[in-house]
Amino acid sequence: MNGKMNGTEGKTPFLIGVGGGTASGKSTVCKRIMEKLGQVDMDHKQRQVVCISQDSFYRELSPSEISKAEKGQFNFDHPDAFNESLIYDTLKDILAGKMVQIPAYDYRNHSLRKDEILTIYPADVVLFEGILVFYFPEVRKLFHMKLFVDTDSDTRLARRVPRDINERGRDLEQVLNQYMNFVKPAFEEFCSPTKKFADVIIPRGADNTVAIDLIVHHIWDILHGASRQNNGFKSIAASPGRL
Ligand SMILES: Nc1ncnc2c1ncn2[C@@H]1O[C@H](COP(=O)(O)OP(=O)(O)O)[C@@H](O)[C@H]1O
Ligand SMILES: Nc1ccn([C@@H]2O[C@H](COP(=O)(O)O)[C@@H](O)[C@H]2O)c(=O)n1
Repeated sequence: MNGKMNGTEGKTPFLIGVGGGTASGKSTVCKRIMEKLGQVDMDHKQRQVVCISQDSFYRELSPSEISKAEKGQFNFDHPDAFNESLIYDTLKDILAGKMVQIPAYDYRNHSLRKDEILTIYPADVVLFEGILVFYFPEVRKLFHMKLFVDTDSDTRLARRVPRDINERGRDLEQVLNQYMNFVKPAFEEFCSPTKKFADVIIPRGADNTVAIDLIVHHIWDILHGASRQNNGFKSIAASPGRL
């Protein structure tokens, strides 16, 4: 397959990193940004704003690590759980305007879904969201804009418990043990310190409509300004929608 699908191939997209703790609302914020840019109900080949999850870059686990993960004893919140070089290479390819293929992540089996591959066609705006998107210095340098979703820990835990039980196949004891043993300490050691690298901190996540509107306007201005100067960006919409 080639990437000549939506007229943007070869152009450098505007790459936005969206960091923040687990269940802070990173995916929801990305969805809101895409909605406001009028990009949600669009055919994926025509879409000019796409969102990728860092979870698609968890490294493959050995059989003994899988058995630890099944008991809630594997640390998925440590930087070593991710394939850093694959993240870097993939983002570099995206920035070079290449089409890339990214597997979905299966939280129930702690593995990548080789049967569910997301094809990312060259896009004007690429959102890359995850708990440690700003942790690796070489990856961090690639972003044109860095957002950090800052939602308080109690709210995040209150959202994570039902989500992990209902959507990720966990039971209450497993979720709480994993949270206390790995998620909370790793957030404090690895994720929270990356807030200082953010250009914009979004308190309360998707509830913060003012911050999201400002960010969407900024993205829109950049794309349109850049389009006028003809330096590689292509305009994405006639206007950023009703804000
Ligand atoms: N502002 C909000 N109010 C209520 N629930 C929310 C809000 N933002 C996110 N959620 C819910 O919290 C859970 C985690 O949100 P999500 O956006 O997936 O977080 P993250 O991507 O940071 O893990 C989801 O079930 C989502 O529906
Ligand atoms: N097999 C896995 C992989 C990851 N997790 C947890 O997911 C969290 C990151 O995803 P968010 O949507 O919450 O940002 C991270 O905190 C890991 O603990 C998991 O439980 N199992």
